[in-house]
Amino acid sequence: MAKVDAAAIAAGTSGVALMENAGGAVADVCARDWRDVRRVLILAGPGNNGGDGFVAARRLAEAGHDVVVALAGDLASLKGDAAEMAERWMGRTVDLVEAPFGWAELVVDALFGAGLSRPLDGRSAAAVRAANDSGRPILAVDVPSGLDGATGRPLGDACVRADATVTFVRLKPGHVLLPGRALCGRVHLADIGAPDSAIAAARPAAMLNRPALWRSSFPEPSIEGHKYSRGHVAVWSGPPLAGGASRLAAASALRAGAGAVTLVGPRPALEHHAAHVTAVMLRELDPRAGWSDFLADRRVNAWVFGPGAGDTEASREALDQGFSSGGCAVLDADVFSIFEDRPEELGAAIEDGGVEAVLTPHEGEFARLMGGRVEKDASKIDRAKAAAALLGATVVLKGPDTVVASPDGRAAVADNAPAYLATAGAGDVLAGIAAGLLAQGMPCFEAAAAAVWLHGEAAKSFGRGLTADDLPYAIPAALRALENGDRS
Ligand SMILES: NC(=O)C1=CN([C@@H]2O[C@H](COP(=O)(O)OP(=O)(O)OC[C@H]3O[C@@H](n4cnc5c(N)ncnc54)[C@H](O)[C@@H]3O)[C@@H](O)[C@H]2O)[C@@H](O)CC1
Ligand SMILES: [K+]
Repeated sequence: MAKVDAAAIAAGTSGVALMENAGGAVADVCARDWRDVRRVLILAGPGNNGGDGFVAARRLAEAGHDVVVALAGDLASLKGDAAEMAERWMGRTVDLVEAPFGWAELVVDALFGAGLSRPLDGRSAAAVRAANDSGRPILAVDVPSGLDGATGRPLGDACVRADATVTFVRLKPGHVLLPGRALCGRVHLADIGAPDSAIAAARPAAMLNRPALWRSSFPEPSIEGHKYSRGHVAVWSGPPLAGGASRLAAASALRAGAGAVTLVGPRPALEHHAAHVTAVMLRELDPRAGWSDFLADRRVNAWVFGPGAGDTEASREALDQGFSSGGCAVLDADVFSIFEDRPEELGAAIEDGGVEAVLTPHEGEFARLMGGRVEKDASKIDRAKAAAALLGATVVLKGPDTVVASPDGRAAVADNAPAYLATAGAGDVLAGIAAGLLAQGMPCFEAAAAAVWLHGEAAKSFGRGLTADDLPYAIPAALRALENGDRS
């Protein structure tokens, strides 16, 4: 954002104009979201975030509110645009330690924004705690003070827990990644007049995972097609009593539009599957032979390995055969145990086999696979990107803020998963959807991002009480939501 601001100013929009628009947007949200509030306390910090606070104070007072600004530090040490805006504020200013929380009906947090560089301490930390404890609604300017906008994590112990946040130009990672998203409350994005050229000059670290990102490569069934032209997915089945995971993946690949799906594995497992599946085909194979032949011969367009596979000699052997057959693969679950702390070897297997791979670890599996190779304090976006680069594969780092990262540096963050999607087996469904889309010719990054979005929409369409068994049946509702296409 510093780059965007600088480019906007260089292109002729003054810093004061940007700040006026930013503070004006804050005042607008106050008036709109808290119609009946009259007494507003504005906590203003020493930098430009505080400057936005002074603008909001003036605009709210002009609109008839009672406003008090509580300033961290003294007026004389304000600089630049913030000093200018403080000068234009004619109302009451008190020291931060005297902030009248009991008097206020609404608190505006303009202490620190993008310039926060270290944990809050002393009087700022005390003011943040007092604001949180006051029971008053809090509207944060740009980011809740104390939050690192780049990682979505508080820099120290003290961090504002806001009811709403007004941010400018574009969302920051911290508005979407957790716990930041929860600390922001409702997020309002305001245009403050930064020209498009200024925005384009700063390359975004990541995009929100919305259909606009992958819609153009989403498969459309052709009336001239047949089942194999819609793609064939092979799912490796683990041992009999761990079969549910591979069955969920298989059913979901079909629902995502693959023309045919086959569960492949040893006979005892298939006998269990046979009691459950109808449209999914079954193919008996000795794990020590045949899997690679099957993948090569049967016009298989994508294979899934991991859900319920087990970390056994047989599954390791089958995984090796998968790698040697190439193709598109979704690798999940036990793959991360098999390659525990050996991501270089997994990357080499993917590269040597010429496999187009999507890996879908949750945080625990990610840590198991990567060992200490990725800095754990880095943002979830940066960790997923680092792993994607190391592995030469698309990495889906799962969670309530799932990040999809491509080895080419692109990343997408999902914000559409409901809390109740955290349920046993949901990950197996995600692997299946991704494979179903890969088999229909979608590239890895797009397929993975689309799968994550559909997974979240499917869960939402079903609602609370969802289990992973329900998810494949909810995929059609997610596909309809995509078709109706009102989200961009
Ligand atoms: N042209 C621009 O740059 C614009 C900036 N805007 C606002 O400006 C904000 C960024 O402003 P700044 O870069 O001045 O940064 P901030 O206002 O977030 O804070 C920077 C100030 O806080 C100090 N500081 C950092 N960490 C501290 C800590 N833990 N304890 C005490 N002091 C600390 C810094 O030394 C500096 O004086 C944005 O978040 C946004 O609200 C908007 O007005 C739009 C235009
Ligand atoms: K703030």
